[in-house]
Amino acid sequence: MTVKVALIGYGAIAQDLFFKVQDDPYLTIKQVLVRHRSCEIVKPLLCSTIEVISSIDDLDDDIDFVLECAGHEALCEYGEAVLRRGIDLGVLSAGALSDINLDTGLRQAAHQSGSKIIVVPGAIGGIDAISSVGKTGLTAVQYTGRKAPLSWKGTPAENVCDLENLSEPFEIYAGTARDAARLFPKNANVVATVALAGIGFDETLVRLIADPFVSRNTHRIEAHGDNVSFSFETCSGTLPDNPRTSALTSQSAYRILKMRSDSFFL
Ligand SMILES: NC(=O)C1=CN([C@@H]2O[C@H](COP(=O)(O)OP(=O)(O)OC[C@H]3O[C@@H](n4cnc5c(N)ncnc54)[C@H](O)[C@@H]3O)[C@@H](O)[C@H]2O)C=CC1
Ligand SMILES: O=C([O-])CC(=O)C(=O)O
Repeated sequence: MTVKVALIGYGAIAQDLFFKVQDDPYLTIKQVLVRHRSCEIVKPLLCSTIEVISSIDDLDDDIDFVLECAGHEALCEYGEAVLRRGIDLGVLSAGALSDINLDTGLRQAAHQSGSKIIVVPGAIGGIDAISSVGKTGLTAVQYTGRKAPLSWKGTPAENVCDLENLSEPFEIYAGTARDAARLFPKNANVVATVALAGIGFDETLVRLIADPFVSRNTHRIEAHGDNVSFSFETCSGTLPDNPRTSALTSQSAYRILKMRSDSFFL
């Protein structure tokens, strides 16, 4: 069986994913949803069998899985409609779920239609273990994220340091996962994933660092419970089309698609 997929967004992650999927006999990217103004730009980048749409109403009835790879706003805009159609939704912009209303709305839509929300681990490893133990087994979770200074451009980091001229690592944020996810929508989706898997947005503590000595994005999780403890560090180079996004993100998204198409999965 070929799994028919629709992508929301056609930026760095979606394009990298597209190249991974194109030779896969069990997966087909059938539709790509972009903003209306981007339709004519995206169409020539894709083969003619892939339909480029700009309204969620144009999603085909036979789509098996929709993957959001477009940002917080897009998840707010389209997430509920996808789930209400009974289609499972993969989420990369997990940080948007720090908004309680959005999180509740999506869960209700999924519950009522029988569809599922799959939060893609994306750029971070160790989520399986954190999620297996969960809230009941963990007492403290600390996340520390490091990226090169220019990856924090256009974020509140610009108000606390001179990103262009940092000569040593600088802590640009310390606080809860909830505030981190809201303040850094393009850099702290992994923070939200850790929070959702573990002890929640308000209990997960976060440090974000602009580090002139790192060339790869680095995500460190320290998690402790009464009977278990974890330390995980994930280092990944970035995607050519978006130097702030880890290349691991699209590999992880591809794995989630394979999970739906393959008969043996790990
Ligand atoms: N969970 C994870 O590990 C990670 C998650 N992300 C999330 O994935 C998103 C995409 O990342 P990249 O591909 O690197 O970003 P990108 O900026 O290269 O691509 C995003 C694309 O989505 C499109 N887009 C934005 N809003 C849209 C909307 N309402 N409807 C349709 N298209 C829309 C943009 O035009 C752009 O082409 C990020 O904004 C972030 O929220 C990013 C990195 C890691
Ligand atoms: O790509 C990464 O390393 C992580 C990231 O941007 C995010 O979580 O939003």
